Amino acid sequence: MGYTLGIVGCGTMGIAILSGVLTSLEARLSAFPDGRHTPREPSSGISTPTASLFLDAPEETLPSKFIATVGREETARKLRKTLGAINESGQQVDVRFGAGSNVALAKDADVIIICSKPNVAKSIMQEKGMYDAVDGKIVVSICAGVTISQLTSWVPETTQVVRAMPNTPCKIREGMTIVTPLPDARSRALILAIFTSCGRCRFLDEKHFDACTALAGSGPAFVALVLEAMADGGVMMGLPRAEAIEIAAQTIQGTGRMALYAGLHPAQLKDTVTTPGGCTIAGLLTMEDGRVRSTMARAIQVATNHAAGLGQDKK
Ligand SMILES: NC(=O)C1=CN([C@@H]2O[C@H](COP(=O)(O)OP(=O)(O)OC[C@H]3O[C@@H](n4cnc5c(N)ncnc54)[C@H](OP(=O)(O)O)[C@@H]3O)[C@@H](O)[C@H]2O)C=CC1
Ligand SMILES: O=C(O)[C@@H]1CCC=N1
Repeated sequence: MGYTLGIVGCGTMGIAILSGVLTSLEARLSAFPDGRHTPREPSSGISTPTASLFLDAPEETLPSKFIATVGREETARKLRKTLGAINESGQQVDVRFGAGSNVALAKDADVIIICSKPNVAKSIMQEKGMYDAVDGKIVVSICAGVTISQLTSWVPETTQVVRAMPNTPCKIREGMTIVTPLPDARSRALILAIFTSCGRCRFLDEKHFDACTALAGSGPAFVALVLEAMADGGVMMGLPRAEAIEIAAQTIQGTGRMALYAGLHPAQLKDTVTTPGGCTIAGLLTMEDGRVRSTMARAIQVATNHAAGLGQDKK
């Protein structure tokens, strides 16, 4: 049972996606050790309300074999150690590199996720033998700026092409992944199973992908900057660094979860904290003076416009 999942260009994001998938498989194995389908708490892995632990996923949507490629031997050596560490479920990840390894992966895999840098994707997809190797397969690209139209021009008509935009929190199964719509029900189920095991996943039309790249893909960097700045403020006022980071990080997580799970609008979240004449409004007005709100919004605008140019041939 199961199918083979191939990760082409298994760097930061490839590892994040594999980590989510492998942790979920491990949790499913520990929940159903003898094949009984009576869900119980997984003994390991990070259980979150957003991510599915494959507990209810039909068997045929679960990958059972894994292949990953990288560019250099040194990276392959490190990756074997990393994947060994995140892979306690006995699943083997076959790490390959060098000439012909991407095409061999495409031949052996059923679902192929292209996780290389955007400017490398074209040369990988045009490697000798790749066209035939991906025939009839599902090819998912997470490459910023690489369009469905480019991808379809590199593969046969029988290949299903999907764009996905995940983010680094996939590694701890708290990711946000946006996927382009898939007409085929089986492919949709496979792709949903993969990305819901890494966090939250939703379908959106390709026209939104550059904005999603900025908001979800780049988002963790923007939030980390806010986190660091809030912690710096705490340190300035005498808090120890580690405690300041913990307090800021949990505050960001808690506020995000209130927006997601209590259904509160950001303005409501802000207003309920803001006592008339209190310290919160004093801080908020300072932020408005510093144009933090428009600076953050413009950062998404600039990143969106920049994302559109990635993966395109330089003129
Ligand atoms: N980083 C992020 O937060 C996000 C990134 N993305 C997208 O994901 C993609 C990957 O980004 P990221 O993971 O950060 O990049 P990394 O540089 O971490 O990973 C790229 C991987 O590709 C490998 N590689 C290079 N050349 C080849 C080749 N010819 N064949 C096979 N593998 C090769 C590299 O191996 P080696 O090092 O040995 O060369 C490396 O392992 C990008 O397209 C980016 O737009 C999307 C969302 C979020
Ligand atoms: O910075 C980048 O180009 C990639 C895409 C989204 C996140 N990192």
